Amino acid sequence: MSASSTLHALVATEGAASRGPLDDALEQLDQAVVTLGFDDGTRNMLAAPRREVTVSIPLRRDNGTIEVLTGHRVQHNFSRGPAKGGLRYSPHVNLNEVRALAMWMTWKCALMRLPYGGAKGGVTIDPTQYSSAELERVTRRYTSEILPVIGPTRDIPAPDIGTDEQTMAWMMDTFSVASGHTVLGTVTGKPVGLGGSLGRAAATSRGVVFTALAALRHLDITVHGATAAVQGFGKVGRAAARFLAEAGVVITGVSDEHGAIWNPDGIDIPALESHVDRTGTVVDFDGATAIESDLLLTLEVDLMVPAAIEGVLNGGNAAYVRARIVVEGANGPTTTEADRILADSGTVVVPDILANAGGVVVSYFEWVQANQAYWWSEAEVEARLAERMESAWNEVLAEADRRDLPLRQAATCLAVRRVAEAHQQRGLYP
Ligand SMILES: NC(=O)C1=CN([C@@H]2O[C@H](COP(=O)(O)OP(=O)(O)OC[C@H]3O[C@@H](n4cnc5c(N)ncnc54)[C@H](OP(=O)(O)O)[C@@H]3O)[C@@H](O)[C@H]2O)C=CC1
Ligand SMILES: O=C(O)CCC(=O)C(=O)O
Repeated sequence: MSASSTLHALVATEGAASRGPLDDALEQLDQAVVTLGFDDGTRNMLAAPRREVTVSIPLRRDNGTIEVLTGHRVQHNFSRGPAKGGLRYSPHVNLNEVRALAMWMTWKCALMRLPYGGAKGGVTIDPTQYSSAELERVTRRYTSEILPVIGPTRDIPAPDIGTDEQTMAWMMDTFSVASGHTVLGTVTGKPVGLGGSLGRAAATSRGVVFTALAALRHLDITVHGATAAVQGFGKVGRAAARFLAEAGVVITGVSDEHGAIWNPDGIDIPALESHVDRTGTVVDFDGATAIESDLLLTLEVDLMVPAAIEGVLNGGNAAYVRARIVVEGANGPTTTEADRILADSGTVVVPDILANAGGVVVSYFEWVQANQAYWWSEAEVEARLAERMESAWNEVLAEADRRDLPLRQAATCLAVRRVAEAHQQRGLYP
């Protein structure tokens, strides 16, 4: 067994029974390491998370009973700056998933030239089953438990699945109370009235749509009248569908955890948003037909935007994907097996670390603004975001052309090389 496979086995013990996001993340790293000609030692240094914290979160429920939840914070890398990444509340959270998401954050921040490493947090909880008061207690206790390892110069959390700006406000307050003064740069994705940035709430979706439109143009597909399907109608998927529709793209399919809907003539997105605000789901929207959730990913469309969870495009369904372009709003929606199948069938995959990077870019802007206590206009935030997205898109395209690689491998190579260079320049090699 080589050194790299030993480490892979060690890191992946928890999910050994079936392949999961961590296997995919490590395989993507391995592909980059081979392309870049790095040795096993460098590979292992880049694979290993710098720090992992797992905490118990005792929660007194509103009915007086006590439950003990589990939370994690994985800090994958600090070589380019403090760690950065979201906090997820989901019943599916587990340590290997958080490790994978943290590693992808490192590559994403390096790709976007942000002065950050990567981290991710998660609590294994279904937030829909808890009251707001209970979620506040969970968030405050989780924050207190990881307090020694977070903060504006250490690790800066942000929202992800199941969390939002209210969660960030509670985190910021808990951290600030412990510090004895308000620390606005502790987290990003905060409410605008509490040191958040204009444009952060929509930033991930804006970045997704920026890359989607760029990919359409790259393939000479006319934007106006192009078709798209969006999986997930949460913070990322919903605004992505709206911005795509505003750009003239016809959204023929949308789904959430409860089901999928389809209308070949186009779904009226503002009307769907009103329906979701009323009912909490896209299901039963009267401007579309219900379809099996799995069918959404195989609709014949120009653009497929998975904006929900990992592994939805996999060895089982990739051969049936008929989209010309997949733009990854979610982190890790395409397994490495599916990547190979999609590459063979000529489907262009715009990888997560590029496509959904708009969120962390504006989080960076929020941190910069909060640290300076001087806030920018929304137009300024959006112009700077577009500039970053455009230059990253161009760099990834150029790298893909130069090395004759799919976009994910090109993006990962660029990012991994930057992180390895930071290690080398700092002299942190063992
Ligand atoms: N928020 C951000 O700034 C960023 C998020 N991301 C990534 O984007 C993805 C979505 O995050 P976000 O929008 O913030 O999360 P949200 O919790 O706001 O929304 C998640 C959405 O996914 C839906 N969903 C969950 N499981 C499925 C499923 N099996 N099939 C279809 N839909 C499903 C949910 O459905 P329902 O509404 O029914 O619960 C919900 O609509 C994640 O991968 C996240 O890591 C990436 C970069 C930044
Ligand atoms: O905004 C951030 O800091 C991180 C967002 C995030 O979790 C992600 O990009 O996956």
